[in-house]
Amino acid sequence: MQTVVVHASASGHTETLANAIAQGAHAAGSHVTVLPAEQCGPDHLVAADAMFWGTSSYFGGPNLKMVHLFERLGGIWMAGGLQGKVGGVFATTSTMHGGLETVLHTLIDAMMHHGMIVVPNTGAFTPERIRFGCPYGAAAVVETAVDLDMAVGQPTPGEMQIAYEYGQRVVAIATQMRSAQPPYTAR
Ligand SMILES: Cc1cc2nc3c(=O)[nH]c(=O)nc-3n(C[C@H](O)[C@H](O)[C@H](O)COP(=O)(O)O)c2cc1C
Repeated sequence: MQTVVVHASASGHTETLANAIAQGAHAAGSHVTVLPAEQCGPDHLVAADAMFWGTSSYFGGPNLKMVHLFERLGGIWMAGGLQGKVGGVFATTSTMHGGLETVLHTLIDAMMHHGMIVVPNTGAFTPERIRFGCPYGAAAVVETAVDLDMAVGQPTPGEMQIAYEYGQRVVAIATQMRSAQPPYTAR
């Protein structure tokens, strides 16, 4: 099982969340590669069984590093290179209502255009999930300097725990799909 966790991160908030996801994916039995979006190409994604895409929210949309990755995926989109792969998404903002859900949906939409199977991040209500949970993916609201997009905070332990569990969940589903008889084929 190969998992790639791609993060488009400027000051490290989203990268921190990516690392929690990666730890969960590893604990679920996958080999995991964490890649900045600017170092990720189509081949990394085609080689993976499962993947996560994450970005910071810029006005409710993905940042340019993620957009530039999308620009490089036209070929595998037309070839169906990601068809049937299992995916999850994650995002950070600096404010509670600063676009987390819209940016997560943008990433989900892109995965669906590639024919991927997107895994939700809904779980039984715990105090952490009531406070930090998001059904669309892993998420964190991280304090940021007002005058500069500097990292001044970190995702909370609750956000990191939910991200870790999401990493486990997506790999568990990808593992089940890979071992399904007959093997799942979308094409
Ligand atoms: C150009 C720009 C636009 C942003 N727009 C928003 C926004 O609309 N709402 C919000 O809550 N945070 C916004 N942010 C803050 C980032 O989403 C937030 O700091 C994020 O955690 C940064 O993560 P990163 O270090 O992984 O890039 C913006 C930051 C920048 C630089």
